[in-house]
Amino acid sequence: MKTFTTWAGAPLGERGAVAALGNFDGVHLGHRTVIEAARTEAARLGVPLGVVTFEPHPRQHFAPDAPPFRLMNAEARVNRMAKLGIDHLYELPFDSRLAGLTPEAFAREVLHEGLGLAHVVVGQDFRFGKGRAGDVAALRQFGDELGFRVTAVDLLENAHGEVSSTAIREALTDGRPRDAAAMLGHWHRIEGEVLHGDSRGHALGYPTANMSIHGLHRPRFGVYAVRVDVLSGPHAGSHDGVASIGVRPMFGENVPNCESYLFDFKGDLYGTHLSVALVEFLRDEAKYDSLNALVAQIERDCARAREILATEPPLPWRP
Ligand SMILES: Cc1cc2nc3c(=O)[nH]c(=O)nc-3n(C[C@H](O)[C@H](O)[C@H](O)COP(=O)(O)O)c2cc1C
Ligand SMILES: Nc1ncnc2c1ncn2[C@@H]1O[C@H](COP(=O)(O)OP(=O)(O)O)[C@@H](O)[C@H]1O
Repeated sequence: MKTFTTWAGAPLGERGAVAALGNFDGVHLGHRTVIEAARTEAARLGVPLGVVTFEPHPRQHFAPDAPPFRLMNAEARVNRMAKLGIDHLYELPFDSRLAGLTPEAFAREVLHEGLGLAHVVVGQDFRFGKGRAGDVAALRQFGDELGFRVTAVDLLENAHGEVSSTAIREALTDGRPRDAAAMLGHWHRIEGEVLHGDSRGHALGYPTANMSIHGLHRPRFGVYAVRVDVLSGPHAGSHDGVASIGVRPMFGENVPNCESYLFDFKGDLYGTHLSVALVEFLRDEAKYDSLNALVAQIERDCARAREILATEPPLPWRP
């Protein structure tokens, strides 16, 4: 996969791709139908398969102080796109210049002159350009004028309605990771580097690999049964475990994070990359009367998580 971080003039040999267009936060099943439609078209034409996306997410640009909402960070999205076999990832900087382009200017300067796309695939509800003024009909019209084709894919629905990043966020806020997974087509994952914490875990008998959730949508705070993939280093592999996501009320006000205890594992994980898949919500985080009471509760959490994970079939996607 080749990543482009500017839309100013893709080189001649790299023009002519078919690209799916959108933010693709979470890369859920609806996003996948858009990407698969682009794949079919790219194969038919024998040209590269592209994805055009934005970094930061446009909502972060317009409302930088709004609560964190992203289902995945930029790095996790890049990794997912590589897994999906995307040839060209256009990760366009969403700044005031891009935000200020009219729909016509976006189609002409970015899609046509800049990236030289042959064909663009979007979802039916796609909006673009300054003030979100452009819709699918406008995109088709510009495509006709400029010489690129447009496919608009119907929005994917499940039993509860449209599959959307918003519905996935709601499921996670409620502590329903299985509902989120049904829309994602894979477990919701928190990905990142293992950071140093306060070294309490070892003392409690439950060392935890700590990860930041800064900038990410906050799932319901509490304890989860998890599948953890260690992505780098000598311990690379898959482990069952429990994770505590939240502010650790036992230990006073803390910056929220994600701490995972891996079953039947001993070793140093600092600096390695983890992907923590949320399988089932077990309980809210709480303040106990004593550390002994917390440890007893953690023991029960582990027993329940082991039971749940023992019968859990893997979902299709692994990192
Ligand atoms: C399964 C599990 C459940 C936990 N539940 C709570 C909890 O209910 N309340 C809380 O304050 N901390 C909870 N913790 C977090 C521990 O307090 C945390 O692991 C400990 O503070 C270690 O911190 P450190 O990694 O920074 O050393 C839990 C941890 C685990 C592994
Ligand atoms: N079973 C395990 N699960 C998670 N981390 C483990 C495990 N065994 C050893 N570790 C290591 O211990 C570290 C966590 O220890 P802990 O005492 O909680 O300290 P801190 O919170 O300061 O990192 C992890 O980052 C990892 O390197």
